[in-house]
Amino acid sequence: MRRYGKHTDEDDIRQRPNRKGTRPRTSIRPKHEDAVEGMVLTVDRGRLTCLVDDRPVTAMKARELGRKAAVVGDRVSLVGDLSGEKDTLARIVRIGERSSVLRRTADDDDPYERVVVANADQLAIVTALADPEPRPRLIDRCLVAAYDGGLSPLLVLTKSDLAPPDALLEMYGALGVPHVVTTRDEFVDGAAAERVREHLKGRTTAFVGHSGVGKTTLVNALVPPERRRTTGVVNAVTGRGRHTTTSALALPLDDEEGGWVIDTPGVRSFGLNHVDPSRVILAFPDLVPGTENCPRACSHDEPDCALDAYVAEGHADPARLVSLRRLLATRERREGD
Ligand SMILES: Nc1nc2c(ncn2[C@@H]2O[C@H](COP(=O)(O)OP(=O)(O)OP(=O)(O)O)[C@@H](O)[C@H]2O)c(=O)[nH]1
Ligand SMILES: [Zn+2]
Repeated sequence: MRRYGKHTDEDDIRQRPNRKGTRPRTSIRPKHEDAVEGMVLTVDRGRLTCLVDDRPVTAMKARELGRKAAVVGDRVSLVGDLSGEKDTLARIVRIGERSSVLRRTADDDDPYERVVVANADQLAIVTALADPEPRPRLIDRCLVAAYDGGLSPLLVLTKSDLAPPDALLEMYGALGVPHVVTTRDEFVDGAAAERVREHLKGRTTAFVGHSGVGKTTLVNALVPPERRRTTGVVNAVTGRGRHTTTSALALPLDDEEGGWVIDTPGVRSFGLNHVDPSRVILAFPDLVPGTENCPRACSHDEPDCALDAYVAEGHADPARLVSLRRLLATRERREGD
């Protein structure tokens, strides 16, 4: 079993969680006039495969970027040999500003945060309804990471041929998270992929899930091997399909609708040390006005929190506050996380 660990393919810039909630900024570097733009598809032991004009180019980070790491999904500027031919190596000289960051703390007792995927719009949280049993706390923690990082969540519930989705759907009803439920047969006839694809059009979606939930089955149905030519080199190098690297991997959806699927290694935990409640609450716009009377740096789960009164006065649905607090509570690590 794998978990995101202390390896270098994620952005492991040594940085303390920032209490003020401001994001680290991309450094401004002297201009490389001849640099071209590309997107990072995968990272393997410091080698980054970038898509430049439809061809995969292997690159390394230029020393001038310092400790800042480029991660999958990053828009980067490259110089040097951009032919993409065997044994050539380009240099990444700039990392573009990120529109979103899926980040995790390696372990809850590890104070360093790591960016797993940059610039994804959506986080697909893949959960089996049985075998393995759903783990609501893990789902909740993924939701918090999504809200914190600026990604909208999508619940993908697999293996509904083994157990019904009702209890889980009820649990997430108040959150209004879009969901797709799939069965084994639907993978055979293609209906599952079709239904999931409806949610992916034109977007960049990072897929996360515990090992064994059927994530590989799903990703293979979404991006069949013959459509992986853009990343064909990547697959040849990393042997993906079977996950052999610790990095995420970006795969293109079909050309017509566009969009990307970013497959990530199976997760067992999702450290949330870095999460700031004030960012999570932005995913609850109906509750935001109610926080005006909160004490400074309110955790929104303390006696003086103004949200109780706000809900009691009928300004928002109490179930929403219950859900918010349930999510915020998952930031505390527990046995089994
Ligand atoms: N019953 C049932 N089994 C499924 C379904 N989808 C996938 N499986 C099975 O579940 C097992 C795990 O599927 P994978 O796609 O390998 O799961 P994964 O999440 O990628 O797991 P790792 O490769 O360990 O990360 C396989 O034996 C699949 O055949 C489904 O909808 N129903
Ligand atoms: Zn509060």
